[in-house]
This record gives sequence, C-alpha cells and structure tokens, in this order.
Amino acid sequence: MELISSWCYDGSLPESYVMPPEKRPGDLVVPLEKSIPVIDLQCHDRNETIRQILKAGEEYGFFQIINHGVSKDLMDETMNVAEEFHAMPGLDKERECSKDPSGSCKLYTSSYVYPREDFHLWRDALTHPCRPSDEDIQFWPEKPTRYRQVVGAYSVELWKLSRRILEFICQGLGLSPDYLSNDLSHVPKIMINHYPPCPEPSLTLGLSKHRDPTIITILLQGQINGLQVFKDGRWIGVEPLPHAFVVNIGYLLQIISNGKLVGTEHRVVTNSRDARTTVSYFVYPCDESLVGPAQELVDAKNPAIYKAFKFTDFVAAFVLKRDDEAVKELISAPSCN
Ligand SMILES: O=C(O)CCC(=O)C(=O)O
Ligand SMILES: [Fe+2]
Repeated sequence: MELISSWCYDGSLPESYVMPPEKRPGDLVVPLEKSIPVIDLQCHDRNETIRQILKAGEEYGFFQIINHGVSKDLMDETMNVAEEFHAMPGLDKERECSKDPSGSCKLYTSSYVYPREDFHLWRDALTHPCRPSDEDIQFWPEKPTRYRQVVGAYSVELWKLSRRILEFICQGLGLSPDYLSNDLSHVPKIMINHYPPCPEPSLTLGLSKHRDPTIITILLQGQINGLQVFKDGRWIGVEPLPHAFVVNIGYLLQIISNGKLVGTEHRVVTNSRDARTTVSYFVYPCDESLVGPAQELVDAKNPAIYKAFKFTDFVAAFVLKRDDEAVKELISAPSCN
C-alpha cells in the first residue's frame, strides 16, 4: 500500500484505479442543489428546528447546519492541521500513526480492505477514536505540532454538537431525548480524508457509493466540491457553505428509526485541479451494543422491518466482508427476508 500523496505520478491514472465502465462516476458536474436543507441551529423555536431536522432526515438523510456553536476559528484550525497532516512526507505520517500497538490510529489509502479491492479509490485517510476523555489522545499524531491540541478541542466541541443533534432527532422521532445518549453513540471517531488532484476524474472516485455504518456523521467539507448524494435515482452535489457542517443519517439510525429516517447513499468525485481534504466525525455504538428498531416506533401499523443485531456483527458483514446478502440476513426482520 502506498499513499497516493506519496507518489510522484507521471500524469496518468494507474490501471489499478481505473473503474469498470459501469462503476465510473458519469457526470462529474451535477447540479449543486439548494434543496439539501440548511438548518439554522440558533433558531429560537426548538420545535421548529426539530421539525426541520426530521423532515430533512426523512427526505434526504442529509442536511447542513449553520450557527451550530462551533467556532469558525476552531473549524479553520482543524482544517489547517488536517491539510498539514496529509502534506507531510509519507514516512512521517506512518510513524505518527503507529503509536498504538492495537492499531486504533490508522493511516491507509483507498479503503480498509485495500489488498482485496478490484480497483482502488483516489483517497488517503487517517482515522482514530476521539472520545472526549483523554484516553485516546496518547495514540494520536504529534505532528503537525498542534494536531493533538486542535483535534482535541475539536473533538470536545463535536461531542457536544453530536449530543444536541441526537437529542433533536430523538425528540422528533417521539423517543425520549436521551434514547441515543448511551452505548449506542459512545464511540466517536475522526476520519481525515484527503483526495489529491486526480489526473482522470472521470475514470475513478474518491469514495464509491456507500452508506455510513454510523448513527450519524458530521462532516467538515471545506470549500472544494466533491460530495454527492444519491436522491431519487440521480446524483446531487452538496454545496460547500462556509463554516457549515454537513450532517447525515447513518445506516444504523435508519434501522433504529425503523426506516423513518434514511441513511442515504453518497460518494465523492475527484477533480484534476484542487486537492480536497475533509474531516468526518463518525458517531458509532460500542462493539457489543445491540442495534435494532426502537420499540416505541413499532406497532401493528408499523411492524419492525429490521431485527436487532450486535454492532460488531454488522461491522463484520458490512465493512469487512462487504457482503450485501450477509447484511440483509443480519438486519432484516424475518417477514422482510
Ligand atoms: O469527504 C467527503 O466529502 C465525504 C466523506 C464520507 O462520505 C465518509 O467519510 O464516509
Ligand atoms: Fe460517508
């Protein structure tokens, strides 16, 4: 595995990145729709905010938030250290990401399963847990020098923001506001994605069409286009808005909400001019958590369409094996199989 950002490539796309024609991105420039809702969290009418979040979660599975309480300086600093990290020499990056013998801090290229891929994706990524307590920080990169300080502060703010959004969602669903404030959401992870300029954006992708195996994801996407959402059979672009966060409903929350909210598929296209760096904040359950439709949302009129499963089993089928049949088997209620 060699990081894309470490090569001196000769201007052409290596064969191993060329996707089969049916998987290629097609239209790179898609409408940058204003339709993905932008929600102002400073709105003083809490019920109105909840209504907007629920509607966006049902219709798009995606929304952007502004006036969310995370300072612009901290967002800018986080983006700066994220870019500085990926600009370091490859060996430095590898050294900075090998501090934990259990491998909690990972640097990789393309996806987790690089050796088994039919084709590779045009992205490098750094990921690590980022719980608000200090226990994870000892394994984080120490270079760039401000990494721990800035990403530490960012993790604290994103923890608070994620709690707020989860509370809104729970209330909107008619659940107790703290329904998700437990082991279902207690394992946040940061992922710093880097998509270098790509010689042939029409032949490859930064990230293939996927759903996030999360409860929710909160994304800092910077100023460069690239994120697209699959809605009603077509791709729509998520417009970069200064200092907004993009929030999406994860596949697990789709299941917990018994299909009321949607964990919409999305992808990342590359471009030949600008490098793009993004910071994902993934809200995950603990490994042993049981995930399934909330009982409060299931009745004779709304029978469960999913059954409960252990989060680790989901990771094995969905992330590691990428086996659609195994996922279906694991999550579908017996009558839906
Ligand atoms: O980089 C982006 O715009 C999206 C990243 C993403 O979808 C992910 O990390 O799951
Ligand atoms: Fe994603």
